[in-house]
Amino acid sequence: MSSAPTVEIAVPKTGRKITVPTGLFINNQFVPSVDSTETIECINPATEDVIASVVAGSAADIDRAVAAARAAFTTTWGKHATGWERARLLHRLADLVERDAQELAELETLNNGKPVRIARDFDIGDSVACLRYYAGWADKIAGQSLEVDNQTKIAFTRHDPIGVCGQIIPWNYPINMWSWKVAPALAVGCTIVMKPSELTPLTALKLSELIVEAGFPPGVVNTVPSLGAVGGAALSAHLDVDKVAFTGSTVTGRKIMEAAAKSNLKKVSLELGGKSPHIVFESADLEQAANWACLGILYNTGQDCTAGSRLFVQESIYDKFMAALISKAKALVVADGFDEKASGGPVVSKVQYDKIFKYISLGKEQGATILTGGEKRQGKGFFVDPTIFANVTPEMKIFQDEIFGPVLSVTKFKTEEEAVALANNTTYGLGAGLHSNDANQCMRVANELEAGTVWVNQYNILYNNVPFGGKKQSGIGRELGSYALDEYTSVKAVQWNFGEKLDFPF
Ligand SMILES: NC(=O)C1=CN([C@@H]2O[C@H](COP(=O)(O)OP(=O)(O)OC[C@H]3O[C@@H](n4cnc5c(N)ncnc54)[C@H](O)[C@@H]3O)[C@@H](O)[C@H]2O)C=CC1
Ligand code: BAL
Repeated sequence: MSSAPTVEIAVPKTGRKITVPTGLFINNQFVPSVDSTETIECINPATEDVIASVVAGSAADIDRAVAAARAAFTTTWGKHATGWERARLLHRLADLVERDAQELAELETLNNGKPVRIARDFDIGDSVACLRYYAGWADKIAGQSLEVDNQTKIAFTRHDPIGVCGQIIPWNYPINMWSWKVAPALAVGCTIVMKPSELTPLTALKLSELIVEAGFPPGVVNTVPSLGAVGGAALSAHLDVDKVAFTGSTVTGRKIMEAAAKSNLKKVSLELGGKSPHIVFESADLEQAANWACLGILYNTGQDCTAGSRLFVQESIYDKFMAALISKAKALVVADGFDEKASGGPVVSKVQYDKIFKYISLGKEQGATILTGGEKRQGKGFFVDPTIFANVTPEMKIFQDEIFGPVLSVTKFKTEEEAVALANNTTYGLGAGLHSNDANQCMRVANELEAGTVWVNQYNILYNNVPFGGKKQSGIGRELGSYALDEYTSVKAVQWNFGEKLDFPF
């Protein structure tokens, strides 16, 4: 590994000093850009201070990273590393991420804002588990044996690694989205060019050091920090990239799919936005439902693709439920992520902060009733307090648009049919939740909701062995579980004749 370039970041609250590479990571080396002198400033959203500047990779840098990934695919990885070896290295990587969890969490908090405790115990804890889950799959990738003719022929399938993968990840869960992308791709034998979000590139660079330490051959994982319109666009349009996996906005997902269609028809998986409904029926345990509703919209300060941002509450329990909901939402401590009492941090950027307050203003203008929050704080940092709107109707922008902040829209309903119709009144289809103690109702409504995941009497809980993804304009393809392996493999049918003679002309 080359020694340059790096920056030493002093973590203000803990005194820890973290050395972070600031160059491109290609062929297991940190290197400068081929032709870019641009840099990306990384901001601490709690203080608005610049914490580091990293290279802003160019399209030529993407070319170089793709060439490294292709070379590794055809020599040391791909079909050249056994499943057992891929598993061994993934387990080793998981051990290293676990070893460095506290340092990685502090770096994540500095760059993203989320509480250190949550970054360490949830984002990183889940990431370690994700790496181990896919390590378990690495030597179990299997095709089928198919009977086509009992006497003279057989067919079988191979699930080949698809090749070089561009992976474009967002800023809301930088480490977690990194592991959701990297783990299944490496398990099946793909090589990777990772483009982290320009808002949060630091932990992807730090994790790149662990790729070397774990022992992955050069070129298997490459990291190119870059602006989306530069590096992300170059990856999506690249003629030698076989697949792009993306998490982010629907607008950008559309651009990626268009670029794939106009270049080499690379395989694309998209995990996009949402406006997920969360329904509370009258038979529900109201205290529990209020807890889950708060988690649904306030976890990660609402910067979550499955945020339960539209809450539907049955008329008969509305007042009682709302009283519980509001008092719980007010109790959430939103503070600097290094504050031990914080359950929520600032939102990631000024752009995101302004977007959220634009929607809060729109909600007020369009006639929704604000029940708590919605006011700006004095001082530094992109802090947004939990904000709840009541009397929200489907024509309002806050009902339809993804806000990606701690802003909940509440709508009252009378009947189950009305609740389902309201819930499905969206172009998105990522998550949905319902609370009811009537099992038949749970099953009926779960069947009707148009979403990739439906949570019953809980919300926003994910497991590495359960698939995750969207319907409608929330995405294409699935992450997690065995389903994610399909996104990174290409099925080859081998048809074998061991006896049939062909007469010619036929
Ligand atoms: N589904 C999710 O988890 C996420 C949804 N969002 C939504 O998107 C909104 C805007 O946030 P952004 O950071 O602007 O999201 P974005 O979708 O533009 O960014 C996500 C990733 O896509 C890359 N990207 C941007 N333009 C690209 C292009 N033309 N080609 C290829 N890659 C490109 C970015 O560099 C980043 O790595 C948020 O307010 C939120 O509503 C944002 C992040 C994650
Ligand atoms: N919470 C799962 C992934 C995402 O929000 O992007």
